[in-house]
Amino acid sequence: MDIKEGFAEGKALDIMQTQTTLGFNTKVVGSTNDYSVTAGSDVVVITSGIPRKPGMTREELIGINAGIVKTVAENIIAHSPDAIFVIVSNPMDTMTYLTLKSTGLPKERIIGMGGALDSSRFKTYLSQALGKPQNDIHGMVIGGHGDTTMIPLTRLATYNGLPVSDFLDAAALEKVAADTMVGGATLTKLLGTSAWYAPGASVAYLVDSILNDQKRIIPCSVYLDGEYGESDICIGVPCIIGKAGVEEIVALELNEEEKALFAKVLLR
Ligand SMILES: NC(=O)c1ccc[n+]([C@@H]2O[C@H](COP(=O)([O-])OP(=O)(O)OC[C@H]3O[C@@H](n4cnc5c(N)ncnc54)[C@H](O)[C@@H]3O)[C@@H](O)[C@H]2O)c1
Repeated sequence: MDIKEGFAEGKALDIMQTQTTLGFNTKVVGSTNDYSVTAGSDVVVITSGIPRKPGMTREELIGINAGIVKTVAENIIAHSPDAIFVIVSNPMDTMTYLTLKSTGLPKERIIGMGGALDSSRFKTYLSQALGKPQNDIHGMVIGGHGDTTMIPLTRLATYNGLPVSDFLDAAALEKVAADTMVGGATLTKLLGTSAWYAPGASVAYLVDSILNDQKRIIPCSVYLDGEYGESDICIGVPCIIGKAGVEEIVALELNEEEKALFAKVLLR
């Protein structure tokens, strides 16, 4: 679905033409502004809006994207009242909160995608610093989806079950965390616009966990109602994601430093 004439139809046709090479059998359709085509959706991913240009923060997009996301969410809900919403448009945490408030949906059905991507960037930088395969590394990023608000949890990151701090000194871990936090800005500078392969893969990972009830733990921006000592805000925390959407918010035992970082993020 796009507002630009023919664009979504073209994307759908392009994706359809990957079927024999990628080996799937699915009908893919696109539509310009006709929301009736989306009727009865189980999961809706909102990516509408403008991306940032080099040097911009995600927060600078709020003026334009707030109106777009609100309009899109209201049109979608009118045709798919039972859908689970995945919000991608930036500033993602704020857009997630806005969607929750403008649709009035239960909090379990509104999920902001940012932590999945930030965590995979974190694992890429850890893998480079360790010189070890990414798939042997686990780690997550909580907090906000912003250059200064992400909290890469280096203390809890592991390489094949062992703390990464057994292999990397504090300076190396600090550099990994700093690179992760500006991971999106680094790509925007290189590409001239927002990245798309890793964001697309992270969305697919999240949607797969919902549709196939995988119950994966994925850091997502969700509405807090007392969890982590906070209320009435959407922010990144680890969640169990399954067919009901956010099935559980996982309560991590944060240390004092991490708790202070989390509290600071909420003040920004
Ligand atoms: N949360 C994340 O991790 C993450 C990652 C990457 C990008 N993003 C964000 O996702 C958004 C999209 O990024 P992109 O690179 O795909 O941008 P893009 O410009 O390629 O695509 C956005 C599309 O939205 C469409 N659009 C604009 N107004 C619309 C409306 N009212 N109704 C329907 N469609 C409308 C545009 O025509 C455009 O095709 C940006 O805000 C970007 O910052 C978030």
